[in-house]
Amino acid sequence: MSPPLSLQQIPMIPVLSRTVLQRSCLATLRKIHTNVYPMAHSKFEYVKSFEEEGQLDPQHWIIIRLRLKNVEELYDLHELEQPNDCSLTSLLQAAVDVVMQDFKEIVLCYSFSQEFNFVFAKNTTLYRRRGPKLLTNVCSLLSSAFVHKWPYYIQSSALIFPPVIDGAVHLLPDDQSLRDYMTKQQNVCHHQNLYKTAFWGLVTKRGMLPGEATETLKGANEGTLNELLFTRCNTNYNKEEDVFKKGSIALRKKVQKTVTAQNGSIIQRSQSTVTVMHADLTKDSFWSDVLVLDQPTELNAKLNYLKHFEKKETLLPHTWMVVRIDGKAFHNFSEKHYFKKPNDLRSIELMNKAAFSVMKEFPDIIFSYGQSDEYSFVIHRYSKMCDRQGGRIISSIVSLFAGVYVYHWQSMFEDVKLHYCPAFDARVVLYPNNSCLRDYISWRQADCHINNMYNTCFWTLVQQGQCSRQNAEEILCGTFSKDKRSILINRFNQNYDDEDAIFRKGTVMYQKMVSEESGRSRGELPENNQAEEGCRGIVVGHFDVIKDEFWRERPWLLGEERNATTLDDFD
Ligand SMILES: Nc1nc2c(ncn2[C@@H]2O[C@H](COP(=O)(O)OP(=O)(O)OP(=O)(O)O)[C@@H](O)[C@H]2O)c(=O)[nH]1
Ligand SMILES: [Mg+2]
Repeated sequence: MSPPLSLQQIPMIPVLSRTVLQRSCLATLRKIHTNVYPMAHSKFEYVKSFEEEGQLDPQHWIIIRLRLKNVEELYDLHELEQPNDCSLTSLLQAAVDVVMQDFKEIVLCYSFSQEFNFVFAKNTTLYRRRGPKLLTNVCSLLSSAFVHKWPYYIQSSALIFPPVIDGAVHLLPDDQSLRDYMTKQQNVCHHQNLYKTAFWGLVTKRGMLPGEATETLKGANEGTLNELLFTRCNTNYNKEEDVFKKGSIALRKKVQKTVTAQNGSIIQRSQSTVTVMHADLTKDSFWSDVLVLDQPTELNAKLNYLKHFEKKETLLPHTWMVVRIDGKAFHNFSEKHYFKKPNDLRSIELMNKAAFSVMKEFPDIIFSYGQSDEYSFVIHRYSKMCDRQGGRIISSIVSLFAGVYVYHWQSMFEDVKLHYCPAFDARVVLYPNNSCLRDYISWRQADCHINNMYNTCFWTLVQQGQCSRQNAEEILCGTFSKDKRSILINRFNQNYDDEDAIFRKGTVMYQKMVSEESGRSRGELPENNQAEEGCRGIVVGHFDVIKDEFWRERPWLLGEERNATTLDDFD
C-alpha cells in the first residue's frame, strides 16, 4: 500500500486539464506538453496499466446484441397491451433510429420484441474496434433514447423507471455466418411470438389464468400452437402483423438526393437514410436484392454453431471489478446545454442521482466515486453479478446510468431542454488486491483535485480577472498547486479550500453496514439526500478517500466478507 497522502498533499505537477486541452490550440499545447510538462500526473497513475482495450479482430462482422430486461414488469407496471404493445414497438424503433443516426457505421439493426442486433460494417475502425467501447456507447444511447422518447410514444402512462439493458458482442468471421446469425434470430422471433400470441390468446380470449395457460401450452410444437390459436382463440396466426411475426430490419441505404448547391445550381448528392422493413430473412431474395454481401450465401439449417461466436469475457474470480463510465463528448454536450463553468452543480447532482440508482439496483457495488462526466463503480471481489460476464456487467450499469440521467434531466435542468440523447462509455478493470484498488480510487480523486484546481483558477481569471482565455492559460502555465492558491488568494481574495467539497473532492457513495451509526458526526450527508424516501443503505458524501482514515473507519468496505468455514461444512 502506498504511504497515505491526503488530497492536500498530492504532488501537483503543472498540468493542463482536459477542459483546457480541448479548448486550446492543439499544436501549441503539444509543444508545451512534450517539451516541458508531463501529463496530469499523480503517483497513482500506474493503475491505468491494468486496463485492457478489448480490440476486436479485423474484417469480422461486429454485432452488438442488446436485450431489454424485466420486460414483463414493464408491461405490468405501465398496463401495456399484451402480447405486443404497438406504442412500445414504435418507441423501440424510434430508439433504434436514434442509434443508427448517430453511428453511421451500423449497417443494419434487426430487432424483435425486446431484442436488438446492431451490425457494424466488417471493416469499421470506429473506436479502434474496441468491443467494450462499441457495446456501451450503443447500449447507453439506446437506453437514453428510450427514456427520452417515451412520453412521445406512450402517453397513457409515464415511465416509472428507466430500463436495464443487457448486452454482448458477437464477432462473425464471414458473410455466411452473418446470414446464419440473422436467420437464427428471426427463428427465435417467430417461435417466441407464436408462443406469446397463443399464451395471451388463452388468457384474454379464453379467460384462463396465466398458470393454466402455461400448463396448456406445455410441450406444444409449432403446429399445435397454430391449431390451438385457430380453434380456441379464433386467430389465424398467418394474419398477425409482420412486425411481430418477423421483427424489424432497420437498414442503412444510400439514396441520391437533389440538393441546391451554394452557387444555386441543382446537384445530386448521395445521402444515407434508414429504412425499416419486415422482410423474411430466410429467403434468398433478401440477401440478393436488399442486403448484398461480398460472398455468396445460402440458407443453412444448422445454426447451433453460432453460440460460440459470442465474445464472452468471464472476469477472474476474487478480483475487484471496477466499472468506469464516462460521458461521450461531454465537452460539446456541456456547451450545448449551457453548463456553468467550471462546475455545474445540476450536472453533478444528475450524475449522482444516476449513480445512486445504479448502486440501489446492483447491491454488489459497494462503493462508487464520481467527478466531472465520469463515475467509477467498485463491485465486490466475491460478487457473482451477471455471472461475472464483463459485457453484461458494463452494459447493465451503463444503460441504467444513461437512462436515469435522462429521466431526471428536466427536474435538474428545468428550463434547459435536452437537445439530444447523451451516451456514455464504460469499461471494466480488474484489480487484484486492496492496495491497487485504493490506488485506483486515489488516482481518480487526485485527477478531480488537479483538474478542479486548474479550472477554478482558469475561470476565475477569465470571469473575474477579465483575462482572455489565452492570457489565463499563459498565467497558469507551469504553475504549482501553491502558485494557484496564491493567485486565488492574492488576486481574488479567494481561499481554494472554501470551494465546495463536491467540486474539490468529487462524490463518494458506499454501502452502509447495517450496524453503522449515523454518520452525521463525521460530516456525512443523510443517505436519503440523493434518493427517494425509504432507501437507507447508501451513504453519500464528499470525503478524502486517499487518506487511510476513510478506509480505517469503514473496515467492511474492503474487508473479507465471506462466512467463516468450519469443518461441519464438509460432508
Ligand atoms: N462547463 C462544465 N463542463 C463540464 C462539467 N462537467 C464536465 N464537463 C465537460 O465534460 C468534459 C469531460 O472531459 P472528457 O471526458 O475528457 O471529454 P469528453 O468531451 O467527454 O470526451 P470523451 O469522453 O473522450 O468522449 C470536460 O472537459 C468538460 O468540458 C461541468 O460541470 N461544467
Ligand atoms: Mg467524457
